[in-house]
Amino acid sequence: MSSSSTSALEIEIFQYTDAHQSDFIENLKEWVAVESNSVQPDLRKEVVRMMALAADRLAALGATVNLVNLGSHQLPDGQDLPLPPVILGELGKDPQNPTICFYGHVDVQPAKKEDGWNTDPYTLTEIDGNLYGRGATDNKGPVLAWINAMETFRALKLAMPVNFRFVIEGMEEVGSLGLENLLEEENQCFFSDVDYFVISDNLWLSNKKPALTYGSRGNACFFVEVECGSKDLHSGTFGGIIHEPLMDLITLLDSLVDPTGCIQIPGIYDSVAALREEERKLYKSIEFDLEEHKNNSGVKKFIFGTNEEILLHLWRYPSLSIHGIEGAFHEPGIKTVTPAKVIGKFSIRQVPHMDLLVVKQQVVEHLKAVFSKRNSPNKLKVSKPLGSKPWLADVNDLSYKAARRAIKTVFGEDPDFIRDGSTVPVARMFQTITQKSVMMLPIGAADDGEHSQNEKISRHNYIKGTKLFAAFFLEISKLHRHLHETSHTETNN
Ligand SMILES: Cn1cncc1C[C@H](NC(=O)CCN)C(=O)O
Ligand SMILES: [Zn+2]
Ligand SMILES: [Zn+2]
Repeated sequence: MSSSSTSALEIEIFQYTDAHQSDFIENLKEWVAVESNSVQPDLRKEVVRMMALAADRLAALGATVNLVNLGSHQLPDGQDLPLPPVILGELGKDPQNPTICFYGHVDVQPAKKEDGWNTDPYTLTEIDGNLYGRGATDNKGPVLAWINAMETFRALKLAMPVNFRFVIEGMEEVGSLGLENLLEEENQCFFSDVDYFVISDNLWLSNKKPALTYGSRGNACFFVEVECGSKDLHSGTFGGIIHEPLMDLITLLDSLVDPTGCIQIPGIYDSVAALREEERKLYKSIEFDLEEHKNNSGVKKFIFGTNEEILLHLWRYPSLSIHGIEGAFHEPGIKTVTPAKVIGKFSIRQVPHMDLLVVKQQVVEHLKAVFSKRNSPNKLKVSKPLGSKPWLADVNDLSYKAARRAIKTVFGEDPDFIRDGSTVPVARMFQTITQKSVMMLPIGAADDGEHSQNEKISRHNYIKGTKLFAAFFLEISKLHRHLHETSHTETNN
């Protein structure tokens, strides 16, 4: 096997990358400046503009770019809103080369300076080696790092070692609306010659140590609605004589998880895959700094005190989170109202081998049972507006081997093999629909603050991420060609 020392070609590529850092950062600055917030309907036009910018950049590399129209979707108020197009791009059709499909998204979470940002979220600002801006790490930085890596090959007039395919979307932050249908439709067409999928839309486990991700949890989102009538009521006139919906709802929400984090829904843990001893050992060997993780979170104490328990509960077990209550008075000050209708929002992270339909049934039955004990005349409704399954990769896939080597070359150390507690629904979709290999190759650090105030990617990670992707192209190309030649010889014998 080849040594892990850096080749002359890699040195040339890395030197180019270093020399063009400011160009690459300028590209990111231009993308971050677009407020492509997919959550807020009035900013949808910015998402569409962002898709066009991304398409232009791919086209400038010589890629064939198709902006696929996904139609429209309905907002909660019944209004129809067009979905942004999805980019399907391709560059290269050399049958000797592996075909890598890269997925990324260029929509972002909402951000306002007043939320507590130290800098304007849409002006990429470098402070102490960190590039601050909404989307810097989630996911504009990694998408551009991949493009920068391709650009480097082009600028140096090097042959592309792989064939590229792209799926770039603009609705990831709201659940990748319409994407699954498109993947199914294109499975026999656009995706037919893809060998490996690569997603770079998650973070390392540590602030410093690179990682390769082989699993992510799914998520089942629930709405639980309690309604007493058509209008809000004065609590002085009706308080004390009615069954208040918010009281019902708070009881319902309170019944979901006990203070030790254990989900109280009967049967919910029944189908969770049993923990194997090798797996437990694997978790022990991961360099995970509990204190660092706590600092990143800003909280004082976690429910669990050991690395193993923390990782198990983030990756391996389901968890239930309560996100909010629609219709509850939440503004500052006093308002002596009794809301007529309130909707509790919570979600349950899914792990193998949980089944979304079974989970929904268990949730509904549990909530009904708790509600019935209150003898409330109010109307209870439970729905599951969104559900995605967990994803687990085979770490023996060639792409993992290639990525591991590339990480060793660029970062000088082996990556931690990690799972992710959050959900990248498209990973499981690619896997289920195409039956091809899917890998998550993060370049952002654990303290990047995805979805949070002061989101950043460090200059170091952005530039090394660019090098990593370039090195990955070379490694996967070598391994894939080698495998191809070997199997070819065997067939001939
Ligand atoms: C919108 N949604 C509802 N259920 C799950 C999600 C996706 C969301 N995904 C991420 O944050 C990606 C992290 N790299 C999450 O895990 O909450
Ligand atoms: Zn993302
Ligand atoms: Zn996100």
